[in-house]
Amino acid sequence: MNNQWKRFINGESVESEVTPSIYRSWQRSLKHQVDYTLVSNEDILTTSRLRERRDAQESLIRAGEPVLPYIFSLLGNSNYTVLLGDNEGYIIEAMGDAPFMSKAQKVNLSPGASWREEIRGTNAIGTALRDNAPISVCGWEHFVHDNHFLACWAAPIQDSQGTPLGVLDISGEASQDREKILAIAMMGAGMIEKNLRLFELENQLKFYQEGAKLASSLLQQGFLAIDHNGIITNINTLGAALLGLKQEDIIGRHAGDIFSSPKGWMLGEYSLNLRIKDRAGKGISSHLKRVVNEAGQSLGAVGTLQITQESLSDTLWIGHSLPTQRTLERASKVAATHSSVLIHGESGTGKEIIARTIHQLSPRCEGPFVALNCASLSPTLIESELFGYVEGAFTGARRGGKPGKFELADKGTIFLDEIGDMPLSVQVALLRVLQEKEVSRIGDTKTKKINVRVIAATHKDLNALVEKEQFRLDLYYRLKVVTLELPPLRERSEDIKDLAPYFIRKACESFGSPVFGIDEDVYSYLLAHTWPGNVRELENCIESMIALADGPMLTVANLPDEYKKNVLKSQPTTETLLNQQTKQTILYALTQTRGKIAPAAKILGIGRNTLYRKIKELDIKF
Ligand SMILES: Nc1ncnc2c1ncn2[C@@H]1O[C@H](COP(=O)(O)OP(=O)(O)OP(=O)(O)O)[C@@H](O)[C@H]1O
Repeated sequence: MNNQWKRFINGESVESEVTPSIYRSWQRSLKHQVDYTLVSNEDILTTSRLRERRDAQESLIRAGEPVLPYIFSLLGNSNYTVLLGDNEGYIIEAMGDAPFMSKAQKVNLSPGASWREEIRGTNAIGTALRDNAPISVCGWEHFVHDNHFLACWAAPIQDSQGTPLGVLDISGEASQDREKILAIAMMGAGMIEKNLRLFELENQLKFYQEGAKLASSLLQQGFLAIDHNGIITNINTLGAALLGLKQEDIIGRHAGDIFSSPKGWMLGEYSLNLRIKDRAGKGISSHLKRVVNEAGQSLGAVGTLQITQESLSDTLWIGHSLPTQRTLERASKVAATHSSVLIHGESGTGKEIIARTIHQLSPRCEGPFVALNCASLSPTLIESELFGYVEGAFTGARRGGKPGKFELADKGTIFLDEIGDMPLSVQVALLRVLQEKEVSRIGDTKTKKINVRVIAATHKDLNALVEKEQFRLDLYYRLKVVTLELPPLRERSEDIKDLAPYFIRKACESFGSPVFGIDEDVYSYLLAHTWPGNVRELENCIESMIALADGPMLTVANLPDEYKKNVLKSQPTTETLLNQQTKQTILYALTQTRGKIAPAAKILGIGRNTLYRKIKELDIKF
């Protein structure tokens, strides 16, 4: 019944019979002299003007893009059109049922037309915008008679301050379920509002990120940001320079791929001091602070990178060869556990260094690292060193007694070097301490609980010692929960190019002399040597070269004769030189691909089978 509308037009009072918002809108429509008999053709944009308007409302359209089809699908996809209007009531987007849309077009309910209340009288789009509130305008509630076939529901789309940015309208044939459809329109408007806020946040984030980038580039320190997956999201130029890499080669990579430290540290606790080394052994430390959200979940970490002053005296592992990388990877995995570790390797391969590395990378890193060489001491001395004694325990015992290494290593790590040389009597006592997790000093009746991780090392074959009953089987099993094999230097000669410059720096630092350079020719001798004394021998060799040096460079002339003689005696044939070169190249490719054959073959430009054959022929271990 459109009686109320007719009576209103005829000047009768119908206020109590019509929804207040509709009545107020009718009155405004009269005031604006809207012609209720005619569909107005006013304020309809040309195609190019509509394009301009849509361009200006790009984010509103983008925010509505997924919402309009969703709302349309909720309506059962028929006899409706879903419209998006801007803040001046211009329809800028429409989707709907084709027959209904062509009917709607006849009254200009289509893109390009403005449905401001001042022009088209009471209607859902214009009145929702005017009142900044959701509204349904059905049938005769429209001010213009020709619009009476329509039923429309609209809700304003507001910014966070409540200012209308646009309007979402659903129009269909009159006589529909009014409340339900108004709720759908309101939900659609809400979804668009959420999308708009998201865009705003994205823009803000971009703005902050650019600001952070600029600020970090101005910092006098290296700056590093890592997300919760361990991916490096930002590093400033200084930070990249400290690592000897370009920013673009770092950002986007996993931190574990860039730093020689183990991957584990990235995934767990971020607030730690990280020590890493570059190829020349320069120490770089990083303090990373974890960033968490309100729920306490980790978002990542940010921190600084700087060269550490104490770098050389506090050295971790030097060397980048593939066997070394393998060893370090295993060491870092072991570090995260509390298991006992047994390190096996020839003398001078760096067993103590790797033990220290495990300690430093472990959760016990803040605790002490206490080392004891079991080979150099008599049985009684080892016992008193390990377990300590009380005053008067034996003749010559110190006044006040002395704590043993186990006590000193509490909450940390004890490193028992040359464990194969430990006398059987001490082995029994050691086993007891490991089982009971408590020590008593010699001459004492009291015991003390201790929390110590044991890392033992030997160059001997403990299995053979067990067979000869020189080593206790039960102790052997207790120690070798995890074993780590340190390859001799001749099997990782690539490390020489990392170690030699490091030892030069170390020696020059202790001599207080300027740092020497090293002639490339020297390496062909160093690489050909078999290094029975391993890294320790290399260090000694470098020290004697420095002592003999007479210029700023270490040259072949400074090499001790034994190294020259050895090399000269077994002057490599062209074939061995070629093989060595090939071996190095293959090892290099395998290092790049972390031991993966197919990609390494690709780098080398050879087939996979050829690479397998070469690895076998040249006895390449990786
Ligand atoms: N990868 C390395 N990086 C830096 N220095 C190393 C490395 N490996 C060994 N060294 C140095 O070589 C020397 C020997 O190392 P270490 O004492 O750890 O060897 P080891 O295997 O325990 O020897 P031994 O069995 O004779 O006790 C030390 O001066 C150590 O600093």
